[in-house]
Amino acid sequence: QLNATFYANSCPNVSAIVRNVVQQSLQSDSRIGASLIRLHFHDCFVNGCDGSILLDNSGSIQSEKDAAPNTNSTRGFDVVDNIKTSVENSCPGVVSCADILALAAESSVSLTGGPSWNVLLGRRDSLIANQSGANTSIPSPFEGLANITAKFSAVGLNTTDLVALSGAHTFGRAQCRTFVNRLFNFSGTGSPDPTLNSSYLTTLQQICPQNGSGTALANLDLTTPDTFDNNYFTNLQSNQGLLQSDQELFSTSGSATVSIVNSFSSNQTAFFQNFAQSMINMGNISPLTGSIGEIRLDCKKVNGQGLEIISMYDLSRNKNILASY
Ligand code: HEM
Ligand SMILES: [Ca+2]
Ligand SMILES: [Ca+2]
Repeated sequence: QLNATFYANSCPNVSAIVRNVVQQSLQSDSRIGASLIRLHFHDCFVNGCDGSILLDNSGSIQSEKDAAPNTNSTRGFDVVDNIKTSVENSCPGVVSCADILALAAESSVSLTGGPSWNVLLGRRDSLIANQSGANTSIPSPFEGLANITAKFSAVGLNTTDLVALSGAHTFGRAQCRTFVNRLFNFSGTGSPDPTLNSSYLTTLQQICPQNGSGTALANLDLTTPDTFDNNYFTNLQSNQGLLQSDQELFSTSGSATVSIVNSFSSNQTAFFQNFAQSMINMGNISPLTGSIGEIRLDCKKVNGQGLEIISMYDLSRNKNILASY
């Protein structure tokens, strides 16, 4: 239902406009590409790719930004707003925020060394957010391969998609609180996770001391932290995956994920091809199309919220008042 030429007449340069803003942002923040693709992932897993993650609290909307996987973690919302402003300047009222996230994800990958692909477009923006859905549907790094596989399957993504898309951890950062459970007392054993390379363990223990704040950052890919390549998979083969959920893809014996990790590690082209296809698959999760939803003017709020000022008669005070809604 989505298609690559959706804006061919209404906004022919939209891809280049998005790409330019992402490129500018990367110059001052080498992490921003990683942050932007993660927003698309966290959007698509909750009510589909409908821009729901971008809505702020207001009225009946309980923002997904306050859900556990997102709070004090997701970033890049300001850059999404900059992209939206730039797109609105050329094509007012035409391009959805959900499509902007999909385009920004592709730019983020292709500008940092990864593959490019034709982004399918035509998504519309939600009128609601689903905070509780964000708490339950987005995978946690602690929950184990079987549960994570089930969460991917719940949105129509298979094991190859899981391994390929996990390869997005080839760039970006994670806070100590998301992996410190592996460093000192793993699962109550009193010892670190045995699937952690010992010198990598020492490095991570220095970044994340016991009883530290938990917000210090480590690179998800220790070898090429800002480059989109297949080193993530090579790292897993040497027990240098950062998150428990990363390392389990390779260290769960008998799992179908192991041979996929091995093939992506030995063949970057195969990884790139599968990654692009899996991004298209993820981008196809339950989009709003046709006349459902809307094209938001401001990605942070539903149209008509806090924008209009009306005059109305206040019965109790016997006069006209101005009200905004
Ligand atoms: C397979 C299940 C996944 C789990 C359990 C997971 C978990 C996490 C966690 C815990 C972080 C660190 C957050 C923080 O410390 O604030 C993170 C970061 C990140 N994730 Fe995932 N993730 C998964 C899949 C994905 C997918 C499918 C993508 C994209 C296609 C993705 C892209 C990223 C990126 C790029 C970052 C770094 C963001 C930044 O630096 O701002 N992840 N992920
Ligand atoms: Ca969504
Ligand atoms: Ca890398």
